[in-house]
Parts: sequence; C-alpha cells; structure tokens
Amino acid sequence: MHFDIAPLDAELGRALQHKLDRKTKPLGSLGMLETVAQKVGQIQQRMDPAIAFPAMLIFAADHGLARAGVSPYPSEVTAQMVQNFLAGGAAISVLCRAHGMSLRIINAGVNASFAPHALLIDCPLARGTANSLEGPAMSLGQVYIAIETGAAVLGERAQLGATLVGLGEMGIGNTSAAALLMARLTGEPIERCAGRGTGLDDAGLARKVTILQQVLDKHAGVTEPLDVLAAMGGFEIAMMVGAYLAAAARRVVILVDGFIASAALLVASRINPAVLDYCVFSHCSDEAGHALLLQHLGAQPLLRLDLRLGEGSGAALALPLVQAACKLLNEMASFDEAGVSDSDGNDAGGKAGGA
Ligand SMILES: O=C(O)c1ccc[n+]([C@@H]2O[C@H](COP(=O)([O-])O)[C@@H](O)[C@H]2O)c1
Ligand SMILES: Cc1cc2nc[nH]c2cc1C
Repeated sequence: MHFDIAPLDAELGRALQHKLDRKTKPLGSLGMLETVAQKVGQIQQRMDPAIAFPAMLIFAADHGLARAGVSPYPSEVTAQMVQNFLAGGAAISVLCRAHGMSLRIINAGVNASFAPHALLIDCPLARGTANSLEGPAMSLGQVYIAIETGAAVLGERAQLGATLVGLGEMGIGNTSAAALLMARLTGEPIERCAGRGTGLDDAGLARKVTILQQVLDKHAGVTEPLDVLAAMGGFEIAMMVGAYLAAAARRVVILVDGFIASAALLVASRINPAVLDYCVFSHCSDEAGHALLLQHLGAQPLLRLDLRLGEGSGAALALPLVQAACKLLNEMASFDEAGVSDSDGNDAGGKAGGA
C-alpha cells in the first residue's frame, strides 16, 4: 500500500498567479477563486485547467457504536438512504443532476444486502463495524482491504476520464467515529470534536460525549493512524482514505465535503500529507467540530451554508465555483488584450481607443 503523491510545482503556481494578475480586475480581487484556479492548474499541470467528467462517490456503511445510542436515527436509515440514492430521490441525487456530476454509491459495509443496480458498487467488508466500546471497530486487515478498495474505485473513475471527484458518505453513527478519529489524531478533547450529528438535543449530546470518552479510554495508547482507524473508524471512512490518496496520486482534484469527509482526510493526511495539496475545501459544516478540524487541516472552506447533511452535498454545491474559477482564468481578457490600464498606469497600446 503505497501512494506516490507528487508535490505541486511552485514555479507553475507563480506562472498561473501572474496570468491571473494580468486579467482585467484589481489585483487579487477574485479572492479564493484565484487560489482555486491556481491549484487546479498546478494539479493538472496546465495553464488552462478545466474540469472534465466531475464524479461524486458516496461511501456508505453502518457502525456498531450506533447501538450505544449516539444518534437520534436508527441504523436502518443507512440502507434506506442507499436505496434513496439509487432511486434518485436524495439531496445529492438532485445536486448531481443539477450540476452534471456522475454519481456512484459504494456499499462499504451496510447492514443490508442490495439488488444489483447501475449506480451501486457493491463491495462490503462486513455488515457494519463492531462496537468500538467493546473492542476495535475492525481489524487491521479490513483497514488495508478498505483502503485498497477505495483506491480501486477512485482509479476506475479516473480511468473513465474524471478529473475532479467529490467524496461523500452515509452512515448512521459516523459523526461519532469521525469525532473519535479527530480527538485521537489531533489531541483535542472530545467535547471540542463531538457535535449533534443528525440532531441530538442537549441531553443526547452530553450522553454522546460520555460514550465517546469511554471509547477513547478503551483504546488508550492507540495512536498510529491505521491503528486508530481500525479501533474507532468505519468502513466508509477507511475506503474514503484510500480514495483520497489515490485521487492525489492520479492528479485528480478533490472536493472535500463536511465533518466526516474531513475526518477521513485527516487520517489520509497522516499517511501522506501531500494529499492536502490536491484538496479544495467546499464548506464549513454546522457540525460543532468541523471548524476546528478544518483549522487542523490548514483549510479555508469556500462556503458556509450551515449545512449538516453529509452525503457529498457541500462538495456538489461547490463544483460550479471550481468550474467558474477555471473559466475566469481561461476566458477573461488581460489588460493588454482589452486595452485597460493597469495599476502602474501602463495603458496597453490604445487598443480600446482611449486618448
Ligand atoms: O457532513 C457533515 O458535516 C455531517 C454532519 C452531520 C450529519 N451528517 C450525516 O449524518 C449521518 C451521521 O449522523 P449521526 O448523528 O448518525 O452520527 C451521516 O449519514 C452523515 O452523512 C453529516
Ligand atoms: C434521513 C437522513 C439522510 C441523510 N443523508 C446523510 N445522512 C443522513 C442521515 C439521515 C437521518
């Protein structure tokens, strides 16, 4: 399991910024869109980057820890939402249609079986993880298989021409797994990592925090990223780790979604920090720990819409911004081309006919 991720070319980055600086706008005035355009250019090693065949992958799995009562919804909802994704009725189904993204659902380990479907990639590791209150959620062997599987799924999309991927997830209880990974890998107290998830009330959140602290105590001393993932992670999260690393290794632009997606990226970044160069952070979720997690990742999210849905929704919503950033870089006139004077007062040779 090795992912060869090249660092981005700093010289190309400067050339792209120079191209942006010559566009007919005050210096830096397109803000984060300039950063995005520059990053996509560096990832694609092109002065005229473009997004072809954007793909959304939703990884779904169940969590043994959900039996402890850490979510207001029952685990059955995971399988029911997978069916909803396949039928085209979920929020992410609508957003993928609206934004021209292909969609595939990966059964990473849901506690149900599914009939074959054109949108379903059926490769479960088990019918849900074990309860991390009692022992490791999964074996180290399962972690390795999950990472390889996530990488293979990503590889297939890249081979079909995808140059950008959004990674989403579905799994009742997975805000707990994500909070546990965040707490152990960053050293933050669990109170700063755990949130209301799908909508716990104050008493429910207090109970969740108590249970998650018990899980952390059960796995005290586990600190290596893959061991932490085995002890307290989930099958969908482990597959996302492989998909992130494989996307970066293949120079595919990654749109990062919400809290769980960012926790999976945190694990991936502890395996190979260069993966972060290939990420565009779509949004800051309403889930309590997400803002702090983004800080740990050194991330500046594009949007703040108070979303707390998951399933790749924030990533799909940010896709048009990435496309717009590329088009601005490619299609805007420069000061020279438009005959507009720049900030040094250089007029561009009077093309526009100014006297
Ligand atoms: O992406 C987020 O920031 C996010 C925040 C809160 C909830 N979710 C979704 O809600 C589910 C997990 O919530 P919970 O309460 O069951 O742990 C899972 O299916 C996630 O996709 C997602
Ligand atoms: C209905 C529902 C839809 C979801 N989509 C992602 N997580 C979810 C959790 C629930 C409960």
